[in-house]
Amino acid sequence: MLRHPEYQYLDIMSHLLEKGDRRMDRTGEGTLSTFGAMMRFDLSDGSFPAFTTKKVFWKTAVKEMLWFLTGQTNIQSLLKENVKIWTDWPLAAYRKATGEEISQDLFEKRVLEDDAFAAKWGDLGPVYGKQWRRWLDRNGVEHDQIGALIHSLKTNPTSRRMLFHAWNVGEIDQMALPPCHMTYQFHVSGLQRGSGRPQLSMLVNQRSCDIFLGAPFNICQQAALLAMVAQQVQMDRGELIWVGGDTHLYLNHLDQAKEQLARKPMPFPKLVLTRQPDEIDGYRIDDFEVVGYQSHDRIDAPVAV
Ligand SMILES: Nc1nc(=O)c2c([nH]1)NC[C@@H]1CN(c3ccc(C(=O)N[C@@H](CCC(=O)O)C(=O)O)cc3)CN21
Ligand SMILES: O=c1ccn([C@H]2C[C@H](O)[C@@H](COP(=O)(O)O)O2)c(=O)[nH]1
Repeated sequence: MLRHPEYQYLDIMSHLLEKGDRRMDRTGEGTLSTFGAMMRFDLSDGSFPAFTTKKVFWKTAVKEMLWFLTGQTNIQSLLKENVKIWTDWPLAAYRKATGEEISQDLFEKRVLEDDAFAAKWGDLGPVYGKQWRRWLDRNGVEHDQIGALIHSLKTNPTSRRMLFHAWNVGEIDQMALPPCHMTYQFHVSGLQRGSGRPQLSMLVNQRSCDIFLGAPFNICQQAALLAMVAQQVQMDRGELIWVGGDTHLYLNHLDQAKEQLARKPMPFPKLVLTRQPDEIDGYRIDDFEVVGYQSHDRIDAPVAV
């Protein structure tokens, strides 16, 4: 019997617990860290790698991906979708600038209800969405990297230059957080097979990975992206390959990680796209049907800001 692919994730987690380099980090929490990790998921049978050893809020993760794809960078549109995972950063900036000890709930309410407040305090700067859809070059020209990628997949699918990148060096200091998942590179196989559709694979390079909170989100949103792009260019889903740079377990997640490692994975669910929008940024969360997702209970953990 083949080992369940989720063990690639659990193995990284147990490696961190046993052999991770204990160190201080930017957030002050401290981590156990390793450098260079890989996971590969074969998605050709429709599998959706929402991990099963804890409940993953895959809709939240996919909504974040849809937000990236539309090029938005303000948390107001995320909050409208009830996604609160990015609030901590603008909230910390607001508290620091004003000295006001506003609660998260109240801050979110103001961002939602007051567009001027949202414009001033809810924007994360030129993060993922901006770089993916409107990378500004030195001549003031904006580049739609996602549009270019789809064009290349349709017209020149053997290209080795099919990628988009978020690490825009000149704008990093304006971002709430520099990009963690940086490059997305695409590869098409089976073009000369004669019958059947070609297979699209995607390799993600993530420079920094919070293994307990970040990775489960990142993996399922990346699988969703691969499915969307494949649908747009009429290809089958191939492999999702994930490569991590500094891959770490925060020291305040150790008990949670041990609890998760004691659990046995269940079969992955399947992802069905119920509609084919005309454009890559036309997807809505209701277009994602995840069939047969079974998991162990959720495990709560604090996010390091
Ligand atoms: N330290 C850190 N880890 C991250 O994973 C991370 C950042 N910072 N900063 C930017 C984004 C925000 N991300 C986050 C933030 C919070 C959760 C989180 O709290 N997840 C919980 C609850 C999710 C929910 O209720 O919808 C979880 O159990 O997965 C996940 C990803 C991923 N990224
Ligand atoms: O999609 C994401 C976004 C962020 N993370 C994690 C990785 C790190 O723990 C922090 C970012 O801190 P840096 O000091 O900028 O590396 O957020 C993630 O895992 N996935």
